[in-house]
Amino acid sequence: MAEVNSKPHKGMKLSFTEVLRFVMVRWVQHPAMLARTLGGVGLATLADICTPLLAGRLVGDISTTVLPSPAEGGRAALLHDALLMVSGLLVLGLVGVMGRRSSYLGISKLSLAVMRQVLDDAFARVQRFSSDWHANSFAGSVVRRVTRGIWAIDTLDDTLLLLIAPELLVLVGTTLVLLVRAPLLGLVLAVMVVLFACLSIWLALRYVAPTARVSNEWDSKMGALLGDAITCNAVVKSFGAEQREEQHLHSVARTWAEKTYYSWYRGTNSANLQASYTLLMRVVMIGLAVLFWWRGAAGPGDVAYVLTMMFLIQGYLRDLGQQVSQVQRSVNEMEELVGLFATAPGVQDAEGAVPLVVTDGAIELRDVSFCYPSQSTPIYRDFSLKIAAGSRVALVGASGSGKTTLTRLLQRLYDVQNGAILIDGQDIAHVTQQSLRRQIALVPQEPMLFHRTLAENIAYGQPDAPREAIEEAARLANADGFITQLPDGYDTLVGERGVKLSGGERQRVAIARAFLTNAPIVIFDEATASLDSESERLVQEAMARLMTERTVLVVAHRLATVRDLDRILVFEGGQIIEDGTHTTLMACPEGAYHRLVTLQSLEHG
Ligand SMILES: Nc1ncnc2c1ncn2[C@@H]1O[C@H](COP(=O)(O)OP(=O)(O)OP(=O)(O)O)[C@@H](O)[C@H]1O
Repeated sequence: MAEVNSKPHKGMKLSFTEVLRFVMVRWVQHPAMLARTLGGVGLATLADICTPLLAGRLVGDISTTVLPSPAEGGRAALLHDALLMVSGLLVLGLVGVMGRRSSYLGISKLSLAVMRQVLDDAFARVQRFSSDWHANSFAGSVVRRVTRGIWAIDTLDDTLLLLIAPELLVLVGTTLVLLVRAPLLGLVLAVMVVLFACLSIWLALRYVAPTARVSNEWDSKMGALLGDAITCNAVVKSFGAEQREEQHLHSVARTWAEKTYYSWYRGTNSANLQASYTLLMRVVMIGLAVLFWWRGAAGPGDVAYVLTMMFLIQGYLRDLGQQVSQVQRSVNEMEELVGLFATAPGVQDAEGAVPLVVTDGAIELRDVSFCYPSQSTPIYRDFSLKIAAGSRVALVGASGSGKTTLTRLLQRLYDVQNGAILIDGQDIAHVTQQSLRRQIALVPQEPMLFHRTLAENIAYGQPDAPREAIEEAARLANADGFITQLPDGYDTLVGERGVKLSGGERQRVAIARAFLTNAPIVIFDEATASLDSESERLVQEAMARLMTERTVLVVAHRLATVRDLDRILVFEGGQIIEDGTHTTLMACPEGAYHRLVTLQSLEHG
């Protein structure tokens, strides 16, 4: 018994550290790029940490008021030392430039590698999520979640590795140097640095993050609404509902702006608080240095060292508040993307699943029970059915009686909760999904075409098929006629989802696809909207050709199309209430099929 448990990932709260770990694990997978980045950052920062030492010594040299007499050679020695310090400062500056260049080049490669890897993985996961997940997710919102998350990785990498990592290094480095040089001052600085770190983390996680999360949820809602309205533009137009949709977007955008402003407001407060704290840190440290000098416990060189060091720290920490907010914003932006990785795929291949081998195409449903995850009542309870190999079977009955559901279960788009579905005696739960679906050609009610050429669309199941095979499939599907009349023939782009083709043309392209894949089992979900009679004839003719020597299930809405099939199953509330040929079923005037046929012939005059 399998569970369909892949719920769309909405509102799942991941911890800050979970998201950070997600990125860091991927950094480590690119050790050379990471080493180049961190090496460069380390070198440049080290050069900066050493700068106050040299500057302090330089000031010490030039502030020696009683210069030794030239005869003693002391002046020359002082000048020599001062010039050495000047050269040292130049060298440190150059090391800083080289280190930064190396880190920028390293991080560019690292970020792009991680972004590509996450994009690939996210797409692979989304593609494999259950049909239910897709039915419950807005395409626009999913696209937004993924793209926003990918770019957040770039920002996060830059902020953490190029900005915050050197800042931490400077804080720790200067504190250590000061602890050695002037232990009391070093201790004060250490305490203030620890307090600063605690304050920054608290502000990021507790103060700003919750509001940023809400802002992102509204951003996704906005993406979903845009995607939905644009996808359903034909419906919007037909009801003249453009204004209604615009008002809807306007109201969602207003809430998004409110929530986002609040999040930015808190971000600004947080940054201001951190900036004020660093100012306080500077005043305290310089004040203490001056006090020490006054008491004779420190020389001008020491004061110059503290001054330069504090300016250095101030320079590094000036934007730390913004950066911490940026990290937290990036983490929030990635939460929904990382959430996709925490969502279980719906239908999975069983352990040791083998490819399905179809010899005849016999189908059996054995005591099947099935309920959609979002429904409370099952559609099928202990449902059993045998379909002989090579037979052409129509599934008819009222709307919602479970015909399409049966075809979905046969493709294992959902797992049954009880019982088994067998093809040539093999339980489809134990074969690979890919092999199963490759053996079943589907001509859906509303075939979806990619915005690619007609040839590519026909060859979707057999991308290596030669042009002759594609054209032959199109001929068999009665699609060749209309395709060759198009200006670019088989190279015509069909528009998003195939909007540039008529319903009948799209169906014939889908039939051509089925011819090319040459699958032994065919499911034909008849379009509910009636085609014009010429188009209908062409589709029927193509279907009749496709049906030979295959097991065929036709979900039929127009009963005239099923008369000649081998078997007709009449569905009602997830049960088969009649089973026979057109002739046998019509022989029973009280029967459901007879009633449906009479009803339809009355409707169609
Ligand atoms: N993804 C889904 N999630 C939840 N319920 C669903 C889903 N798809 C279909 N249903 C419900 O399952 C029932 C059977 O639907 P199904 O599509 O199998 O009917 P059908 O006989 O093919 O109808 P039609 O002739 O209108 O295509 C309906 O009540 C429908 O609302």
